[in-house]
Amino acid sequence: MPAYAQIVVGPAGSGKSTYCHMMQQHFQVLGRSCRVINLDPAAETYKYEATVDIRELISIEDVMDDEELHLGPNGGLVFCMEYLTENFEWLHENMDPQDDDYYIIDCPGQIELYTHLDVMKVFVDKLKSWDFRVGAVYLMDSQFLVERGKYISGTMAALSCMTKLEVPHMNIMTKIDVLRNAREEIDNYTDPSCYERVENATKYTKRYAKLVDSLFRVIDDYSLVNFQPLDSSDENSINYALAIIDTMLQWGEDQDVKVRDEEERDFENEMDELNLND
Ligand SMILES: Nc1nc2c(ncn2[C@@H]2O[C@H](COP(=O)(O)OP(=O)(O)OP(=O)(O)O)[C@@H](O)[C@H]2O)c(=O)[nH]1
Ligand SMILES: [Mg+2]
Repeated sequence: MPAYAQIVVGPAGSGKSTYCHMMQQHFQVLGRSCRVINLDPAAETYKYEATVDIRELISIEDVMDDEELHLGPNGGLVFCMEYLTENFEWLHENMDPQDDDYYIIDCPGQIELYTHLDVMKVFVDKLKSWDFRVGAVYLMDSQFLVERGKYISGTMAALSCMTKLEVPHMNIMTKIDVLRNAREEIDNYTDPSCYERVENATKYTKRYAKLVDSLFRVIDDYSLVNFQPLDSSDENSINYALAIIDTMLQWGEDQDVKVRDEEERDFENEMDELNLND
């Protein structure tokens, strides 16, 4: 049986680490086991319990303090991720994946990693070669809904990640709780075909507005992207998102159907009869 991995990706601050913590807690409530991995060399703190932390291999501070490298935070992060690709044995040893294990992987938020660099694709392919079923969970902050220009940039980044990683992909809109009054209208914004309802900032020129319009039309014509809203304070919302992700990863399809044995069933029938006769 394979192992499973949700690769949690998305722009900086979109809520990836918070999502991983929330999912870890949700799995505990469901009585399911999962392991969370911190793959962000620049992470300062996180609330989840990490099985593996890339910072034990390399951290952004190590790289930025190196006097020969002369790298800043962005170049440093790319260097760390490339270093990981040269040290996959370390990761495999520390993950020690077994059949049916379920991993949630908290990735860095630097958007270049998902748009034009190959590092994350190499990582995903490596997981596949270890017999993982991999799916990408792309998070976008609901604040991207406030204006059409922002919305298209978020949508295009999600699309770019989808085509770059080439794995089953789900887009989640996070921080729904901060929308307050607009919360009831969220369904209007989960599909980019509804972009006309998103405010078109007047400060942009006509040409820019036309460009945004054309980009939305391409996305709409090909039904390329949509977003699942996730309210981390609502159990049903988390359950629904997880059900979609499980289907995407084909989780549970290879598990044996549990058949209660005859003895157990006879014993239960006897108990029922006794209770009826009381
Ligand atoms: N209100 C609200 N705030 C959230 C939610 N999810 C995350 N946040 C806040 O958003 C900020 C960023 O969240 P993180 O989970 O650190 O985001 P991240 O994507 O891991 O950020 P980077 O690792 O820096 O890329 C934190 O202040 C969180 O408390 C949410 O569902 N609702
Ligand atoms: Mg984070």
